[in-house]
Amino acid sequence: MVVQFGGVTAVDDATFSVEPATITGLIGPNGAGKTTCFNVISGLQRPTKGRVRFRDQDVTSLSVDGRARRGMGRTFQRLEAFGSLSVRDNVMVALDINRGLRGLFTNGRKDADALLERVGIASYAEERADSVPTGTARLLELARALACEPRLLLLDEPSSGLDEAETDDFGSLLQELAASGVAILMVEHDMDLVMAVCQELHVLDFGRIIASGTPAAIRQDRTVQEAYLGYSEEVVA
Ligand SMILES: Nc1ncnc2c1ncn2[C@@H]1O[C@H](COP(=O)(O)OP(=O)(O)OP(=O)(O)O)[C@@H](O)[C@H]1O
Repeated sequence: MVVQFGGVTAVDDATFSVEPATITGLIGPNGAGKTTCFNVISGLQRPTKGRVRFRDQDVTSLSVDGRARRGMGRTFQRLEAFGSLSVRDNVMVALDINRGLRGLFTNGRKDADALLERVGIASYAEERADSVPTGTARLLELARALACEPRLLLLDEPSSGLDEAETDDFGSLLQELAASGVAILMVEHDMDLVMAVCQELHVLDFGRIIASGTPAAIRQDRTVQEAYLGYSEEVVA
């Protein structure tokens, strides 16, 4: 894909794929084009050139909702839950949106509680979403994304605002989801998390993919080391 904003080329011919049952990381310095790639994949941004293929179909012209109905779920860097609703109601709304009329024949409350259980925040079900700690709010975002029964889960900075223990738990949860067959693509600055849970990494720099491979291979990659030097040395430490 290529994405240009006026004179700025945010994504410059980046091509990559994400496999089922795998956690893939999209990493790179600030402004490298990661969020723009995400927006193109999820349908928020039209590419200037290029296509998005999902489950053997070209979805480039589909809306965000159309892609969600086909099984593409996403979370945002900024928390997006409805603050005045309870944690449970937030998940029920996400289920309703995804199910449409089909929702009339399902038990939204029971299914919402099952999703809250799955991500480990069932005890917060009755709390207002804007009153829960950041770690819980991140997990609520994940539960809302899971409401569309995603085959592909796009996570934008999922660990931001989490402490070390919460990040570890979050990583284990992602591994469980991937083991159940979900393809996960995440943009993440926490290199410990990325290196621990991803099987495949793509490194973006100035909109281009400069390296792809396993975390171990990426650590050793000279181009990556050079691109990151001056940004963050610990990335390749
Ligand atoms: N809507 C927009 N209009 C103009 N330029 C934009 C727009 N969105 C992004 N850009 C530019 O495109 C480039 C890539 O931005 P993008 O947000 O995709 O990078 P990123 O890798 O996600 O960065 P970060 O890690 O800081 O979130 C940057 O130079 C940014 O300023």
